[in-house]
Amino acid sequence: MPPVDLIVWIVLAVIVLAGAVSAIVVSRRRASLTRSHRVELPTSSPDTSPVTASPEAAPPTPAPDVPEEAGTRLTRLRRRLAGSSNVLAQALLGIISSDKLDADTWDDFEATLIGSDLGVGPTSELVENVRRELSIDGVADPERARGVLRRELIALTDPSLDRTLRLDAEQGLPAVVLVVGVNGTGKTTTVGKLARLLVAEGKTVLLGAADTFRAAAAEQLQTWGDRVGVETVRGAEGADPASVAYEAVSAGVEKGVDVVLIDTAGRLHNKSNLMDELGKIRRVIEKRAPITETLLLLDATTGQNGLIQARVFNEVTRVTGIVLSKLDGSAKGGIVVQVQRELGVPVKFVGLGEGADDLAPFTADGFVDGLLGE
Ligand SMILES: Nc1nc2c(ncn2[C@@H]2O[C@H](COP(=O)(O)OP(=O)(O)OP(=O)(O)O)[C@@H](O)[C@H]2O)c(=O)[nH]1
Repeated sequence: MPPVDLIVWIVLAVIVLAGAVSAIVVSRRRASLTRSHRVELPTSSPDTSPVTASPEAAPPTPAPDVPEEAGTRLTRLRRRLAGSSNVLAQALLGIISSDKLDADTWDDFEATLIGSDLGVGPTSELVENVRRELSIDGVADPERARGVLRRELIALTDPSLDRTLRLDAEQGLPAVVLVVGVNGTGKTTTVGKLARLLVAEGKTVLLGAADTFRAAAAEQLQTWGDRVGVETVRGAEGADPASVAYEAVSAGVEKGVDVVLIDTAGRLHNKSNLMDELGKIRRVIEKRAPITETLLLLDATTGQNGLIQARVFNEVTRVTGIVLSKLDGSAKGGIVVQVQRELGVPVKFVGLGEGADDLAPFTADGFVDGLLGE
């Protein structure tokens, strides 16, 4: 018989051995469990997943927009014009289609035209001509009234004016379009829309953000440029607008683009200040390339006030074309006639909304048909 203490030692040794074995097993199991968690974690965590960093998962570079062509946008915008100026058209047609064309009728007709910002001179002319024609038989005939009104309005809008954007650059140089006007009239937006129109025609374009007065203006212009895949040259906030304009035209010359569009701030502090600023911009640009077109932005909703601004700009710089913005939602289409007469400069484009392609080349008959809802 083995002594009792030997048996006790053997039992103790077995217990210790069993404990050690089970500790090893448990720790291996834990380790394997932990490992399996570690494997799972990375794939389920968006922060650590290497997949997000792989080139396949990188967000695709947005392709530049394809702007709408001039032809299709004209048709679409004519409908919009018809909608917004229906009030005017209906009022005019309602009046001259009435059964009796007496003095009161003509007074109403005249007042409605004046209210559309047609101006006193053109209104008297129109009333006289329409009155003469319609009073011959004195018969209320809506179709005839519409025909007469259409013809007279087209004559007042002057279809003979050359409304093409002047891009006749010298050999090897880009055409340069300078866009001027009071703040808030829509210059930056119009430069962006114009870039789209030119790109849609297959032209290469570069933008110059010479509105250094408002920090967001350069940003806004660059966004327009980026959307249509066009480069924007910009300066720091408060930089000399003339130097930004110069840099932009220089870049346009070096890159051989077809057109450089220059956005300006045109704050109307006072006339001589404006003259100095625009004069300097013109002078430095023309060291690199002639300015082929100077477009003046006018907000159609500002009526007589806009006309006063237009006069000032026309005196301080050589305006060659007018862009009438915000003609959507305005029953003041008559301003087209008045501004052309006052300044002797044709309206070349109209802005009919805030959308990217809501700028259309202006035509007299398209405009009048829009006004009359045809
Ligand atoms: N409804 C309508 N809004 C327009 C049109 N054109 C421009 N706008 C809006 O008018 C506002 C002013 O436009 P901007 O292009 O910033 O005007 P800006 O002349 O460059 O202004 P500054 O940079 O302050 O000199 C913006 O909210 C445009 O979206 C248009 O044809 N119709």
